[in-house]
Amino acid sequence: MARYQLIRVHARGLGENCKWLEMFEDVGMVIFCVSLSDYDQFTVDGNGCSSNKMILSRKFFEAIVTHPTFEQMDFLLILNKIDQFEEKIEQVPLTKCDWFSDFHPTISRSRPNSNSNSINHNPSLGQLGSHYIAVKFKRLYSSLTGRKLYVSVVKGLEPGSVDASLKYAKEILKWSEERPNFSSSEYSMYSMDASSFSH
Ligand SMILES: Nc1nc2c(ncn2[C@@H]2O[C@H](COP(=O)(O)OP(=O)(O)OP(=O)(O)O)[C@@H](O)[C@H]2O)c(=O)[nH]1
Repeated sequence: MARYQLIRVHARGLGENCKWLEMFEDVGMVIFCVSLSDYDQFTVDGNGCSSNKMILSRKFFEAIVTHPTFEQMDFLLILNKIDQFEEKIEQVPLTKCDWFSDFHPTISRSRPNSNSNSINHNPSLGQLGSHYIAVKFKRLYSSLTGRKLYVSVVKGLEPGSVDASLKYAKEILKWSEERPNFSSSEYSMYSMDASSFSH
């Protein structure tokens, strides 16, 4: 039976003498959670320095995925708060975050709905934006590890959405148990597609 344990950590805890990471030696997978609606949020540190929260999440993500403790481990990125994001992106451009400065989608005049679960040929701005962010993280992860990042878009206040994401995590664990031991170069042939999303 899968066992979940939520441990809240802070990027500052990843300093050189970080001992607590050794606690994670029997972990099967890392679930890394990022709030989609953080792209226009800023936080001020003790020195009065203001930083974009999405950029801080990216830095933390980079530190975790390249940490030796998590080498060869599967990562599932949860992009949370899709509901807030879908509303926000209609008002606040995604380019507000420097990392997303090349987001210039072509939007059809007839956008039928903004439901993130719907599959249609006229995706909403929210769908385009969340997909774009997922691909940003996937490319970053692939460039750092040569591996494939799994992504799940979630509405954290809906238990069903969280359950679906955890179910996806279980499936990934199952695949990785069944996966033959490819060398990393062979495996990377399968790594760059942007298709492994769970919605
Ligand atoms: N609308 C919406 N609210 C959410 C979602 N997930 C969490 N929240 C709410 O967001 C608020 C803050 O939650 P978190 O972002 O998890 O908390 P946090 O990490 O302490 O927040 P910060 O450190 O300030 O970013 C709480 O009131 C949650 O109920 C979501 O998917 N959609």
